[in-house]
Formats: sequence, structure tokens, C-alpha cells
Amino acid sequence: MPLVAHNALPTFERLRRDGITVLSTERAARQEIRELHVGLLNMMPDAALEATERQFYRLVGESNPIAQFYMHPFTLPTLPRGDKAQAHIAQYYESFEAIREKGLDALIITGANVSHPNLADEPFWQPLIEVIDWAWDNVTSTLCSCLATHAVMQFRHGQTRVKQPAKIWGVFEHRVTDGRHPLVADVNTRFDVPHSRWNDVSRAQFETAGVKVLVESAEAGVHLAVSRDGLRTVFFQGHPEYDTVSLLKEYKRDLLLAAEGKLPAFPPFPVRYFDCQAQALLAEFGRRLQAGEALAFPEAQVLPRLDNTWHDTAEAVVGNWIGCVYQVTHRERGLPFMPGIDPDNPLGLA
Ligand SMILES: CC(C)(COP(=O)(O)OP(=O)(O)OC[C@H]1O[C@@H](n2cnc3c(N)ncnc32)[C@H](O)[C@@H]1OP(=O)(O)O)[C@@H](O)C(=O)NCCC(=O)NCCSC(=O)CCC(=O)O
Ligand SMILES: N[C@@H](CCO)C(=O)O
Repeated sequence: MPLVAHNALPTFERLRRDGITVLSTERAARQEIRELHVGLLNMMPDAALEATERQFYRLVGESNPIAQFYMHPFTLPTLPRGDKAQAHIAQYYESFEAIREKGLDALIITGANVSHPNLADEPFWQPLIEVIDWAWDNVTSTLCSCLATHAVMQFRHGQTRVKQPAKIWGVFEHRVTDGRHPLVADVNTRFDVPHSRWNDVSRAQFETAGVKVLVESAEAGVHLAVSRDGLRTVFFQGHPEYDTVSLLKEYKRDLLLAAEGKLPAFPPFPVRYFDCQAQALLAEFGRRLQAGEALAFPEAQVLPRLDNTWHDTAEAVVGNWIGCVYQVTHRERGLPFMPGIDPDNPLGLA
């Protein structure tokens, strides 16, 4: 919730210059106080569907203890689903048509499982473009996670992601590259974010497209970037929403697949995620598995050894994002901007 500059204290002006939102008393008196409507286009595979809901609902909910959030989950009918996930979707999700009719203030688009080398061959490609095109004209800001970022960079900016020789996988250190941008104002200047991807869009590709990089890792590449206008599309390549356990679940999946001969090699450890003891436990498990022993994955022993070093900053960034959306969104949920807001520079950045 923003400060109100109800007197001439020079600190207010100084904070404004540092990217902190400070309202004038006139603006504060006129501000509409209402709930926000946030869409979640959940494209994750069945096993991760509900975990992903929880992760993004928590990030939005915890981003501000006072504002009220109505979440609107939906998915794309062309994604393959099993019976259980289909029933969950049928019972609890909304249709894109219904969401489009009422409108959204903000939209989050998750990552997805891909099975084709070219994203344009995926079953979700056309319907995803339809959602993104609608959101560009009608939603104040859209936050794209991982694969959704790659899709927008490909179809809107002609920048195709590049497959990496090794999976970018683990918990990586990042730095804020423009601390004055309101999306990263006042967050830690150095912080962790998990990544889990074979593909990368590079800083040069974002910049060629006119997209501004805000957070980057020397090892993992760009994590956070924003469209030229400063707000309307926010790009994540990492997974700040991940639970503490998420990378362990992925490691277990890949290890067990390798043991069944369904993956060519045993997975490496995700970077900076397992401590020495967890590594020793998992290496021992891998050895015994390869020797043909039938034994259970030591999840319960490893779990207490894992640390979460990214969630606070993830909340802070999502809080900044929601705050920016609130300041410029129209009082009517179906319209993206208040009168007087320039869609090409909604935050009025210099
Ligand atoms: C890794 C798995 C397979 C793990 O699921 P499993 O069902 O096998 O897990 P399990 O050990 O049987 O445990 C089930 C319990 O774990 C929870 N659970 C499942 N997945 C979870 C996750 N990711 N994070 C946190 N919890 C998770 C379930 O809700 C359930 O909890 P309860 O018992 O409490 O209900 C799944 O999470 C998954 O498919 N993840 C998707 C990974 C993925 O496809 N990412 C693509 C995005 S990456 C991208 O977009 C870019 C791609 C690129 O560029 O390469
Ligand atoms: N953007 C509006 C709030 C949402 O209706 C305002 O600042 O008054």
C-alpha cells in the first residue's frame, strides 16, 4: 500500500526518485479502493497442476496483506489431461470466454511441458497466442513464467529460444540490473531464484526485441525482464514460485526415469540446492538403485535438509507488480487503464 505525501517533507520526493510509489493527497482522495481480479492460465502438466495453483495463489495472496484478490484459474482445452485433472478443471476452473467477458486486472501464465523442438508445433500454441493477444489489449499487465516467456518472445518478437547443452537447473544467484524500476524497487540487490529449463532467451535477444532486462544471473542468464512500456508484459525465465521441494520432485522423477532406462543418463545434482549430506544420501541411493536393489527414494531424509532462499524476494517482486497494476488499472475490471494513463508508458517512467 503506497505512502501518501500529506506534507512537504523532502523525503517523499527522494523516495519517489528511488522508484517508491508516493501518492499526492489529491490522488489519494480520488483513488478507487477495490478488489483486484487476477487470472491464472495454468498450463502445467497434471502432476504439477494443483501445486502450481498453490504456488501462484500464495505469491499473490502474500504480496499484500490488505488488498483483496479474486483469482480466476483457467487452462487451454488443447492441453492433454488425464481424467482426474480434467474433473478438477471442469469443477473449479473458469472458461477463457467467461474470463474475457468480465475482464482481468492482471494475468499470470505458467510454464508448460513441451514435446516438440519448435514451440509453434505444440498443441497449445494457437490458443495461447489468442489469450496473449487478448491480454495485450485488455489486461493491465501479464506476467509470463518460463515457457510462456519463450512463447511471447517467439511469436511477438521473433526471438526463438536456444536449447542449451546442459539443463539450467538449480538455485542461482541473481543481481538487480536496474534498481530504479518500480518492479524491483527496494528488493534485495542480490538474491536467489530457482531455474529449471533446457532453453534460454539471452540478454541480447531480449534487448534486440526492445525488452528491458531487470534481473540477471551470471550463470543462469536473464530471470526478469519487462516490455518496452515498463509494465504490460513481465517476463520470468526462472521459477521464483517454486516450493522448497519442487526441484527435489524433479530430481526424483529424472533419477527414477533414468533407472528405468527412460532417460539416457542419471541427472546431475541441481546447482546449490542439496547440501553435502543430502548429496551423500542421494549418491548412495543412486548407487544401490543401479546395483539393482529395490528401495524407496530417500525423500523424507532429504527434505529437512533443503533451504528456501528465494521466496521472500519473489513475494516482494510480485507485491511491486500488483502495486503497479493497482495504480494504473481502470475502475472497471474490463478496461486496462484509467483515463489519462499512457498505455505506452503506464508508469510514467522517465
Ligand atoms: C516433478 C513432478 C513429476 C512431481 O510430481 P509427482 O506427482 O511425481 O510427485 P510425487 O512425488 O508423487 O508427490 C506428489 C505430491 O507432490 C506435490 N507436487 C507435485 N509436483 C510438485 C511441485 N512441482 N512442487 C511442489 N509440490 C509438488 C503434489 O501436489 C503432491 O502433493 P500432495 O500429496 O500434498 O497433494 C511434477 O511436479 C511435474 O511434472 N512437474 C512439472 C515440471 C515441468 O513440466 N515443468 C515445465 C515447466 S519448465 C518450462 O516451462 C520451460 C521448459 C524449458 O525451456 O526447458
Ligand atoms: N487504479 C485505480 C484503482 C482500481 O480501480 C485507482 O488508482 O484509483
